[in-house]
Amino acid sequence: MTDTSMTFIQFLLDERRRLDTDRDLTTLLHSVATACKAISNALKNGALADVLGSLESENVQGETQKKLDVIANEIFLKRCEFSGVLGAMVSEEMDHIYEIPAKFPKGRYVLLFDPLDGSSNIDVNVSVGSIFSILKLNDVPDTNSYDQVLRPGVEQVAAGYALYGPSTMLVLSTGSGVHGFTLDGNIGEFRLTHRDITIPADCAEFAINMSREQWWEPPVQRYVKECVEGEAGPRGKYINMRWIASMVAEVHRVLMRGGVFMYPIDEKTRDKGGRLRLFYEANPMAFLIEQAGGAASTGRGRIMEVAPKDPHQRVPVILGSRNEVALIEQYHAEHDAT
Ligand SMILES: O=P(O)(O)OC[C@H]1O[C@](O)(COP(=O)(O)O)[C@@H](O)[C@@H]1O
Ligand SMILES: [Mg+2]
Ligand SMILES: [Mg+2]
Repeated sequence: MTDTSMTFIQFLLDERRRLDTDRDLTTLLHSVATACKAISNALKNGALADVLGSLESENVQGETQKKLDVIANEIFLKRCEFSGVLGAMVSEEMDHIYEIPAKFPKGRYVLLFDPLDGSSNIDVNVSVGSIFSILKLNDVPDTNSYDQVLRPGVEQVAAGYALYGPSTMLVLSTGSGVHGFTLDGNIGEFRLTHRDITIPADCAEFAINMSREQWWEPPVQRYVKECVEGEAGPRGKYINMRWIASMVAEVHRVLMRGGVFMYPIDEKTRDKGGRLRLFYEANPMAFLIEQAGGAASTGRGRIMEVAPKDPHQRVPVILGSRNEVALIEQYHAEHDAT
């Protein structure tokens, strides 16, 4: 069997044989993949299906919810709650931890997810995604409290995302490399198309929301200034810039061809700790990036070592090609030492 003919479930079963992974994890990943296929389907008809636009409601972060944020959240809950292996779910779109209904068996896994990432891009038909992180607890969690799920990213057993772009892709790591699957619309299955994705150590492309330059910290201002100085500056080369405003799409580009993606802390986000959320944006992406040979940092330490205090906590994010991330960390250290 060639790689390209292997379906997602065949890949999971093969990985289970080779690596002795837990049967329950296979079940959960299959449910997650089904949720992503359903979301891809919901997005497909756009305005024709009356799924675009905003609702009156806000999520726990005070952000106006898009119709598709709510639809995607519901799909994740319904597709995954009956897997029989989950003890709880945590979502960007829910204030509280989601208790698995009593009619379903419960397990030790916890699924943390951003059902639709890049919401501002939905109405303009630009790529969006879903991000997920999986923890395995020692016991079935007591879902009345978040305490048991406040685990650092290093304890993730799997993470991934779906990218709803020109094609729909699922990118996954269970701790043994990063692998990409493309949705084959003819058979309704994800098929392995990108085995063992690796990120080059160096790059000539960065991604940041430049409109926030006025509020960045000096080390980030220094790094970006040196990038845009190009051949005449200390980097001695032209460095390109991209900004899609969908983290999934940015991380996917970094995984495909290298680069660095930043949403650093700035004056406007300092009181919240940053812009992107630790549990269901930063940690899962950090897991994938490190598995692909890159680095993921807050600028002052490894993202996956941040001790969580709140399920919707935010962190600064700097990730991608490892030499570039190391340089940005060095600039933070030099700045903090003065
Ligand atoms: O609007 P900005 O400042 O460019 O921020 C874009 C960032 O916000 C996000 O859209 C946040 O995610 P959500 O859409 O899930 O809230 C990221 O995907 C993206 O990197
Ligand atoms: Mg998001
Ligand atoms: Mg979202």
